[in-house]
Amino acid sequence: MEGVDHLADERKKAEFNVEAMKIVWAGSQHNLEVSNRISKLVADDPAFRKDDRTMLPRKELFKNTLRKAAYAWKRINELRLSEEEASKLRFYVDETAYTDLHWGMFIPAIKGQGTDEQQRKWLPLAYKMQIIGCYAQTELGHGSNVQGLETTATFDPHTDEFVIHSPTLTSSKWWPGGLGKVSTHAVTYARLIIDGKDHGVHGFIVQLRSLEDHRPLPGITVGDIGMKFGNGAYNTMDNGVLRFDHVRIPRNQMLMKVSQVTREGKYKQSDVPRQLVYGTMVYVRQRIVADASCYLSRAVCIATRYSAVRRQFGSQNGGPETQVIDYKTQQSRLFPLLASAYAFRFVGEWLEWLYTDVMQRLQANDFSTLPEAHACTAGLKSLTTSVTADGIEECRKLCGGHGYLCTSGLPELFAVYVPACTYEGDNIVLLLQVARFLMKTVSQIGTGKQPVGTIAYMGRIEHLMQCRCNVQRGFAELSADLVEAAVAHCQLIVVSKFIEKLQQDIPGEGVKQQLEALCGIYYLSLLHKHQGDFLATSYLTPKQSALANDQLRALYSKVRPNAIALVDAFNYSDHFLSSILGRYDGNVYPKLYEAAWKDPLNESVVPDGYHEYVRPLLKQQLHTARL
Ligand SMILES: CCCCCCCC/C=C\CCCCCCCC(=O)SCCNC(=O)CCNC(=O)[C@H](O)C(C)(C)COP(=O)(O)OP(=O)(O)OC[C@H]1O[C@@H](n2cnc3c(N)ncnc32)[C@H](O)[C@@H]1OP(=O)(O)O
Ligand SMILES: Cc1cc2nc3c(=O)[nH]c(=O)nc-3n(C[C@H](O)[C@H](O)[C@H](O)COP(=O)(O)OP(=O)(O)OC[C@H]3O[C@@H](n4cnc5c(N)ncnc54)[C@H](O)[C@@H]3O)c2cc1C
Repeated sequence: MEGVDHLADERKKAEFNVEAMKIVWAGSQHNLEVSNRISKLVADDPAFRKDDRTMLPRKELFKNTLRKAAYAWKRINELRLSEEEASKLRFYVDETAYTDLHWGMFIPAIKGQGTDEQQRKWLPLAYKMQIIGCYAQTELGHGSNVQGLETTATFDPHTDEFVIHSPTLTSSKWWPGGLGKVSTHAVTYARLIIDGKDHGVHGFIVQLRSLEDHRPLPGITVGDIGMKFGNGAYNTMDNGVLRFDHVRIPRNQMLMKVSQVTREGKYKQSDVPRQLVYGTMVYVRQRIVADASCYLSRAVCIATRYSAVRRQFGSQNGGPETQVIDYKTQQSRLFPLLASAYAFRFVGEWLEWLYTDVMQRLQANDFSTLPEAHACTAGLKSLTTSVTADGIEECRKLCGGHGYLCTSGLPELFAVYVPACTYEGDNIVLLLQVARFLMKTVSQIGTGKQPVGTIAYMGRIEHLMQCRCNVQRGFAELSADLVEAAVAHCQLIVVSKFIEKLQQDIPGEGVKQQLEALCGIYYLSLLHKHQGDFLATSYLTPKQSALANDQLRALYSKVRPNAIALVDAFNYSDHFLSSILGRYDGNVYPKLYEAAWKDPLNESVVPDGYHEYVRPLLKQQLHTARL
């Protein structure tokens, strides 16, 4: 019934202060306040309706996204929202759009790789959205291998310009979000050629479309690359294709913080690591980790609430059937994902600190922690997106048949999320970067260089160095094993950051105890999953392994009465979750039934096509039957 909380009994079981846990999840009282205010602003505004997305044809869907982005911008300015509030508003609008790349990559690229003068020129235009930018790096032929990019930027000393050109089909820019139909400018990555010498990949600001009539400028061929996975989902984004035919730009549109080209055509590489040209990717990878905890927690919230509502089997003498959340199999699939959502939240907080720390050090030309920052952002982006993508799919399965309905919110959540395993760096390619970092650390042990930070533990494998094995030779051969070692290294970071979080002062009755239980579930479920490795290396005895499994089951029982309260702490509105299975009030069946009749297919009792295609069959079968 309307207005009844079907999960009230579950909420009464909570053994901790949910309001306090909301602050832990939000990160601070301030963050919680802003989240509540902006989430309500979006949820209460019919302009941000999103329950129709999976039913719109692409052109309508896309135009609707443009409308929402423009309306959001209007509201941001009307209400004079801060950058923090504006970012929250885009988050709660929950629709991938060109604005993600304008705010999330184009502006950070200029801030990270542009000189002060270039920032003064371009950032005000971008902040006022008087230009709209994208990040055009990936090409049809190369995405992972950035050093393999083919687009060229050839310096012309006669005119003090770069000539941007797409020499081959495979050099066509391909995938950049916002490029297909909207962006007026791009930060474009191309090979810098001066006097026939190739200086490698650098970033350039290139205008793509007229600011008067939005038509592509001379020499520019640009369009959308077509439909992507799933209905609605990422098709609200215009991922584009772009070709340059000898497009000329002024020399001062090469991003020159990391390296410069003088008027005379002299190339100057500041004494900074060339990899700073990759800085925007590092920035986005650390944001994607926090974003993973948001997506995973949404799926877990839906699956947990529905698991408490759903009853199947187990009725005694006509009494109620068993809540599926009480089955140990359901708990063993669901609670590690609940624990992972919290774990990723906390490692995301730490990674943001690490990134900020590295950026401050760079200001002082201290590059000492750059390798660790690269390894951590690459590895944690890979780990958290893989677990989250698989976790959303597991949450769909945890909801049985109804999880497959669009009104569950899970199919679209999965379709929108899964490219995160690929964009901003294919997850295996990134893990290989971590593996390279680990092997380099191993090769330096014994030279007196003690590992610090997240690899400090490797200082204890001194014995390995007696073999003086040649790490380079075996890398390719053992890369699959090294990727597993990289995952284990990242898991160690996640677990250690969860434990460090628990060592902080965490207010609220029962809150720390719940987090301790979730932390236990996180590492014990990992131990369980990989117990073969621990047993094979004698890090665990069979008895210890059995004890760990017993403790894991005990923790499931400890979390069970708190499960609903633990997902309530994510503080997601029904609008944001956009899921009948995940409704706060648990009023699932009536709402599922109500929603079915709203499907356009039910606008007519007899479907279009009956008379042309079904009736003749029936007639024919009747005729055959008479024979
Ligand atoms: C945007 C919104 C943000 C919000 C997020 C939350 C919301 C999200 C929701 C909705 C928006 C959706 C947003 C979608 C966005 C998608 C956008 C894109 O996809 S943009 C394209 C991404 N492309 C890649 O990531 C290519 C991956 N490839 C690479 O990064 C490189 O090619 C790499 C690292 C694989 C190889 O680079 P090498 O060939 O230059 O380097 P090597 O030879 O392997 O290594 C040389 C040395 O450089 C170091 N190195 C490499 N990369 C480094 C780095 N980044 N920083 C520091 N050092 C690095 C290495 O550790 C190595 O060090 P030693 O020599 O061993 O000491
Ligand atoms: C939704 C979406 C949005 C995107 N947005 C943008 C954007 O805004 N801007 C932009 O520039 N790009 C964007 N991209 C492109 C994205 O960054 C690339 O697709 C990504 O970096 C992967 O590169 P790739 O496609 O070349 O994959 P590939 O590298 O071709 O991967 C194919 C397979 O090869 C394997 N592989 C590759 N190299 C190695 C190796 N050395 N060792 C072992 N295995 C290897 C991979 O693991 C994978 O299994 C987007 C992509 C998607 C899907």
